[in-house]
Amino acid sequence: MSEHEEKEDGDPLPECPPMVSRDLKSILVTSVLQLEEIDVGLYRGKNHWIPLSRRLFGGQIIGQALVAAAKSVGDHLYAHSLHCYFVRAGDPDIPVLYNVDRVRDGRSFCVRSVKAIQRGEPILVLQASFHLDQPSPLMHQFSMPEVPPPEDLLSLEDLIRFVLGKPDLEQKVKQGFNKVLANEVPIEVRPVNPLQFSREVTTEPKRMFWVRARGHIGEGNMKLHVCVAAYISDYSFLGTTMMSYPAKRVKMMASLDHAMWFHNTFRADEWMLYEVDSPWAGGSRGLVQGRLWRRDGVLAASCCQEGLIRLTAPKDRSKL
Ligand SMILES: CCC(=O)SCCNC(=O)CCNC(=O)[C@H](O)C(C)(C)COP(=O)(O)OP(=O)(O)OC[C@H]1O[C@@H](n2cnc3c(N)ncnc32)[C@H](O)[C@@H]1OP(=O)(O)O
Repeated sequence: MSEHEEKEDGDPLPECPPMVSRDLKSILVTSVLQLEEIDVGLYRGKNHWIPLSRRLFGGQIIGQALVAAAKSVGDHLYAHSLHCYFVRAGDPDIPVLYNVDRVRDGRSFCVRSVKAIQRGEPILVLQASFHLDQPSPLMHQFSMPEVPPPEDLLSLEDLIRFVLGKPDLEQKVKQGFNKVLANEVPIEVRPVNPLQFSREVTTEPKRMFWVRARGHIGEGNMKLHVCVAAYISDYSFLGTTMMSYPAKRVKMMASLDHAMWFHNTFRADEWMLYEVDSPWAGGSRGLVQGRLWRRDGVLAASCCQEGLIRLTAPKDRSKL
C-alpha cells in the first residue's frame, strides 16, 4: 500500500479500536497465505484487506504466489530470491488462481515460475529460486542503522488517531485510516520519524519503520515467514517516492515489478526495521529499494521495486 492511495471516507472512527492480541494467530497464516489446492500445481487464494484503489494489494499476490511455488520444493530448500511483474490490476471481488511451473530441479537450486490468474488472464508473473542451506566462506553485510527500539516509538495507529483529530481531513483519507484502525491491515508499523509519514513536509525520499505481521506466527516454518515478509515488503514501499513532493496529488500509483532476496532466517511476527529509499523517479515511474533488518542487526532481506506514478494534472489557474 501507499498512504497516497488510501483516501476516502466512511465509517465513523471507532472510539476504542479493537486490538488484535499478540496471542491470536496472524490472519496471514490462518487465511491469506492458506491456499486451496485445486489440481496438481494449481491453487486458489482468498483476498483479504483491499486498498482504496480497489486493486488487489501487490504484497498479497506476491505472498500467495510464493506460497504456491514453495509447495513444490523440498523442505530442505529455502527461497533466496524472487522476481515478478504485475501485468494487470487484480480484481478484489474474485479469487486468484496460482499456476506453478516446475522450471528446474537441480542438486542445490530449484526454480519455479508462477502465474497468478484471474478470468483466464495473468495478473502477475513470478519467478522464485530456492536454495539448499550451504556454508560459505564469504560473509559480509552493511551495519543496521542506529534507531530507537519499537517499544519507544508511537504506532501508526497512534499517529493516525492524532491526524484524525484534524478538522479539515478529506473523507477519503479518513476511510483509509479507519481501515488501518479496524485492524484490516494485517501489518503493524512504528515509524522511526513520524514526519517521514506526514504529507505536510518535504523530505528526502528515505524513511525507516519497524514492521511485523499482526498476531502470532511462531517459530518453526521459515518458508512461511519468508512468504509473510514478501506480503509485508510491499506495504508503504512505493509511497516513499512521494516524500519529496507532498503537495502533488497522485492519480494512479501501482507497483510494476518487485524483487526480493532473502539472506538470513527471521521471524515475520517479530519487529524488523524496514529501511527504504527512493534513489530515482522519472518518466512517470519511481524506483524504491529496501532492507529488512532483524532487530539484532542481522540483514534479513533486500527488496527493490519500480512503480507507475501518474499525477493529477495541476489546475489551470488562468481559468480560475
Ligand atoms: C502500490 C502498491 C500496490 O500494491 S499496487 C498493486 C499491484 N500492482 C498492480 O496492480 C499493477 C498491475 N498492472 C497494471 O495495472 C498494468 O500493467 C498497468 C501498469 C496499468 C499497465 O499500464 P498500461 O500499459 O498503460 O495499461 P492500459 O493500456 O490497459 O491502461 C490502463 C489505464 O491507464 C490509462 N493510461 C494508459 N496510458 C496512459 C498514459 N500515458 N497517461 C494516462 N493514462 C494512461 C488507460 O487509459 C487505462 O485507464 P482506464 O483503466 O481505462 O481508466
